[in-house]
Amino acid sequence: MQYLSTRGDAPALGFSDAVLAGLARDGGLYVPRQWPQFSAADIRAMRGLAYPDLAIRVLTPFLGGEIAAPVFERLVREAYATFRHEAVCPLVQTGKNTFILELFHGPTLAFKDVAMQLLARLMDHVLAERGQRATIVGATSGDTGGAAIDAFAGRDRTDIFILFPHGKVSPVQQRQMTTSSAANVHALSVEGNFDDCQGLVKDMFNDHGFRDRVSLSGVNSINWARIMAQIVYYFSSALSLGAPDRPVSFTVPTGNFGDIFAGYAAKRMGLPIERLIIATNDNDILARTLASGEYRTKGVFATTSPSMDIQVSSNFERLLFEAAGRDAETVRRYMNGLKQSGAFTIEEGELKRIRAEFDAGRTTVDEVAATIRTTLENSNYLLDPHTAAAVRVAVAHASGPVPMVVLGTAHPAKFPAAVEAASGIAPALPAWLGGLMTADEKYTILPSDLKMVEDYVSRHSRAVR
Ligand SMILES: Cc1ncc(COP(=O)(O)O)c(C=O)c1O
Ligand SMILES: N[C@@H](CCOP(=O)(O)O)C(=O)O
Repeated sequence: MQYLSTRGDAPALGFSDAVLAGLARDGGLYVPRQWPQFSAADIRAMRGLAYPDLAIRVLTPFLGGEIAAPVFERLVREAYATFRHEAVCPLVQTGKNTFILELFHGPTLAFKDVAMQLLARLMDHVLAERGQRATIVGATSGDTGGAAIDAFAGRDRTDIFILFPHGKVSPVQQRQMTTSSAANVHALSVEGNFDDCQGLVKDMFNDHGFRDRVSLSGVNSINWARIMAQIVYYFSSALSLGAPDRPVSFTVPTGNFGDIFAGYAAKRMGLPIERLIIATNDNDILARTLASGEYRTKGVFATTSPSMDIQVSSNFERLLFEAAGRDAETVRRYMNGLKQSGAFTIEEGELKRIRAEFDAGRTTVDEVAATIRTTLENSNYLLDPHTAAAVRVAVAHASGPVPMVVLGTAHPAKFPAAVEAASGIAPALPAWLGGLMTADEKYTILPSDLKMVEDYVSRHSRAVR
């Protein structure tokens, strides 16, 4: 299997190189040259598999034979042994035909663990085989950072630098990034918002001198392996609900568009998905884009679902590439428009293809709070604000007999203030995170300035050539 850049000006790479590269050298994102295909019979044969076995079955075609089967099996089993639920990603029924796919039973209580625990092991394996080190940079609006730090802490071949927006993540999220005692972990509190952090990370990748000097790798969902690992839970939940003999719809709380793009990938691989519904908070660029065809950035609003406080939605580029019939020239034109004027307009045919698969809806902070309250009253289920945004949108899009699965992306204890204000219940952290709120914090505050961030990374990475 080879991986192509959405911008068409970087060499196609094999799996291991694509994992280490993160962002393509032309600024694009890697996608597989073709989507692996599973027939209805193949999918039927997946019924009853334990989550790690399903992951091995679904993901092996993406590896292109580059990771030996026994090694990959070991990495997958180790990754999912870190989860605290036997099913890894259990499905819980909350309404007549509505289900929450709980993705928060990993070490940092958010869906990011599902991919990050595997990605860290894959990277370590490839680096060890090659006798190399890497510098990892990542941007976070709160959850990616903690998951990445947990997964990479103490690994000898990588130094990890996580950029988070100063004062804009929840206290639990911040402490998951700042209380690691591992020498290879660097938490950087950047004076800006998430889009500034993500912009800095992309600028570091596009500064080829710096990129090569520090052997840069990325762990945001720009990295194909992140999306790849997230495909598996679409299969596991759809199988539980009768796939391939019964279609399923998904509503996904969306920010960087990685999680829902994994659902699109699952559909392209043969999983019978009826609709993919994008749920946003007040930062509704994706809902506006689907309605108008114009992708136009505006200021970022702080909400009670901070991990979705995003305007520049990285993985939308992967969808544009697909909708444009994999025409990299079109993607380059759109991305130039975004860079120059903060906007671009999607052509009619492409918009039609996107609307054929996706719907979108937005929610306000008040609606999120009301949804937390009513779901507790009606279903005795305590939602986190991100999942609540999706539940609200799902209700508006539920259609007849097709089961609706809402992706439960975080545990409510990550956002206790918002959850308590909405429901009167202060969700407690699980016992194994008991010391988190009293541990010493260690982080560095930096301005949103490329040179200063690069200088910090260069001085602290052991991968510098
Ligand atoms: C809890 C939570 N929900 C939803 C999202 C949105 O996911 P994505 O960026 O993959 O669209 C994020 C951040 O990415 C998150 O941390
Ligand atoms: N919401 C995310 C933002 C980064 O998303 P990613 O999936 O591209 O890593 C976060 O919690 O950091």
